[in-house]
Amino acid sequence: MEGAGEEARPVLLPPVQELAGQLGAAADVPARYVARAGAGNDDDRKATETALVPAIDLARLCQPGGDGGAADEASKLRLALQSWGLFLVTNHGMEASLMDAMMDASREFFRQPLQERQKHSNMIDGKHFQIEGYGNDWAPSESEEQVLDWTDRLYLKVEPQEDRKLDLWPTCLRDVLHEFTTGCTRVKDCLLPEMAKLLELDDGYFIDQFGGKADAYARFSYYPPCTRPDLVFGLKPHSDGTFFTLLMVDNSVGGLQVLRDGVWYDVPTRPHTLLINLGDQIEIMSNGIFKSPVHRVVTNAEKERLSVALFYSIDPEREIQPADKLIDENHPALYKKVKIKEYIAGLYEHVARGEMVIETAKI
Ligand SMILES: O=C(O)CCC(=O)C(=O)O
Ligand SMILES: [Fe+2]
Repeated sequence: MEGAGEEARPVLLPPVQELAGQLGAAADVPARYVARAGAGNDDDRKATETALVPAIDLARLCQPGGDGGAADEASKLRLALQSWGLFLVTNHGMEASLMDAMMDASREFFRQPLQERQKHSNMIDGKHFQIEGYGNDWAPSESEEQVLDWTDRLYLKVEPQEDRKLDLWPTCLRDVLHEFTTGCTRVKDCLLPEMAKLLELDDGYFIDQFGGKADAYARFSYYPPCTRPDLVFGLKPHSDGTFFTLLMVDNSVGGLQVLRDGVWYDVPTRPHTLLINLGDQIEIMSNGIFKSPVHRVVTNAEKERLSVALFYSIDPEREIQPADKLIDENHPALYKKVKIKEYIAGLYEHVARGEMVIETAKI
């Protein structure tokens, strides 16, 4: 970070999309995008195995009365939450046509000329960074220290609805994003009681923890092809600072990988399923029983890739800690109390430095 009293100066960077377009096949990738060796980043980005993450049938899991296979789905879900921290969701109630429309609309946005995309910029007057909008992630200074990701993104707050900054929402995706968010929030609302039950907490435990001012952000990520996928990251290794993240990934181009026991695995894609990725908030509240997995995105030499993520978080003004019921003399608290707002602020700084913010919450 910058010296005391000096505000971190954001940097206006060209979109990676334009950079990728200018690079010839033989050109060097700019140094700021090349991950340094030695920090666990010096592999060739190739995973040899695919993660066997289970697919959970949401309608079966959440059916009233809990018979007809709900117990089978719940036990699959428990295993997924304790091991990968990832699972696929089928039968989630969202129309395939809505999911396709969301993907098409985000593709349409990134295909627009730069001038159009920049009408939604995350840099106010080219100087001040705001979280929402189109552009790169926060790059706090000109320092060469921070390795940049090979991605551009559009980041929008979708909940609470009254906080939406609709002027930042491109018209091509405005209506469909509203529908898509409604579908994802329904999935979230079905899952929260099921996850609480798996920990033998009250059904409403996580719903109460979320609070009335919980927020959700949508992130549309565009990963241009890169001539040297072995040198860069679409997204550096990180865990999400959320409660959980709902992801819709490109059906045809993989790239998401998850770390387990020191080994990187490819995360499978399946048309019209959602992928749910647990975040640090549920790891803390479950006292580490559920895992917030470290994951990364690798790039592709030929193909662009798109993903749409919905980040669900507890009310930023609240504090979280491991649930009382999960703590006793044999199971001491493994995490400190953290204020969501401060945790998320710390997340941006840690990600910029290539570090994991969850380490700061561990006792
Ligand atoms: O693009 C993806 O598949 C994953 C995105 C992701 O991990 C994130 O935005 O936090
Ligand atoms: Fe992530």
